[in-house]
Amino acid sequence: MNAFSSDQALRDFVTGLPKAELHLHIEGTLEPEMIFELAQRNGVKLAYASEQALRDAYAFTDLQSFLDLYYAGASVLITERDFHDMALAYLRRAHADGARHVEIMFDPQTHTARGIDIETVFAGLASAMRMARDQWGLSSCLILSFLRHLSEADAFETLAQALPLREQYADLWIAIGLDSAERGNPPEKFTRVYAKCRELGFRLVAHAGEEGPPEYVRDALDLLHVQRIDHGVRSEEDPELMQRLIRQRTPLTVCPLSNLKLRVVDQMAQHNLARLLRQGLCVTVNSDDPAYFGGYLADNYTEAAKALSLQPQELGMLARNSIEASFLTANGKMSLMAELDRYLAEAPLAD
Ligand code: HPA
Ligand SMILES: [Zn+2]
Repeated sequence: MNAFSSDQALRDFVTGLPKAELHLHIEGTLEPEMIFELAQRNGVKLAYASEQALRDAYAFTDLQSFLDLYYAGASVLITERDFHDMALAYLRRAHADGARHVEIMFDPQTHTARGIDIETVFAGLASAMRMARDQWGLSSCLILSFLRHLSEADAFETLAQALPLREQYADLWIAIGLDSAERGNPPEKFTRVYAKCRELGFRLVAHAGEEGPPEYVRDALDLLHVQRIDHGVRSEEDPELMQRLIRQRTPLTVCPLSNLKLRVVDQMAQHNLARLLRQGLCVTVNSDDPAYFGGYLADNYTEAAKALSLQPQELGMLARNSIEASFLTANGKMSLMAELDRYLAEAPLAD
């Protein structure tokens, strides 16, 4: 049973929750409308005749079937303005959903492989992020993510291209991630890259346990020394790993609509989000690639809440976890937690 009198009441409660989004690929926020707009602006030819035809192709069978379209969609991004427009559209949406802080992954290799300068990517994203901070008080940071289907050498080269920009974007670029095709590309492939990034003082996260086995989650922790696991839902298959995640309070950035669209689960009602939360894991809710998976941050909270009968106090716990698991400063976390506490004490639907 749901504690909310209507879907709108649930939506209002979720939107009002002070919260952070921690698992978001900025290239995954490109809506078909913007893909067509940028294609026209840049003279890029698309394989689809219309926005609707493109949207109709979003019937994924697994992670790879999505990645093929995701990389094709990103091919319209050419100029600094394109990256700025994409990021600002997402930030506007996150703000409307009640996000107070967002940690944005971006895939430089998707762009540098097409001859786009990495500086163009940084500059466009950063100007939108600084604008969102000034206009809406929405804080954000960048997670530079390596594509795991590419080589270790390619990752090292990308790091070398990005490092000269570190000082210029020191207020934003604070973390390193690992994404793309998980199966067959285990964490150990990037042990030396992560050791270098760790030595350089970056925060570390990695996708693991989305399609890959629980061993990849363990290896991400032991070999890559990540602070957070992106997805991690398959950890549940390994009871010992589960105990470790609970004990260490290792955050999992779970993406319910993504898991549904990529067939990690068959139905939302079968998602293990609520079970993980109720067992004491630091699980968070996120949107992953909202333009492709049918929903932004608030949609992920509300769809999960409806299918899994999440109670107001549990939704509050998910928001609390998102603040705890974020890379905000201790002071930043404290003040956002205090806001959340006030909200939960005053919200009409909280028990
Ligand atoms: O969900 C994802 N998994 C792996 N790589 C990705 N790149 C964008 N989204 C994803
Ligand atoms: Zn992801």
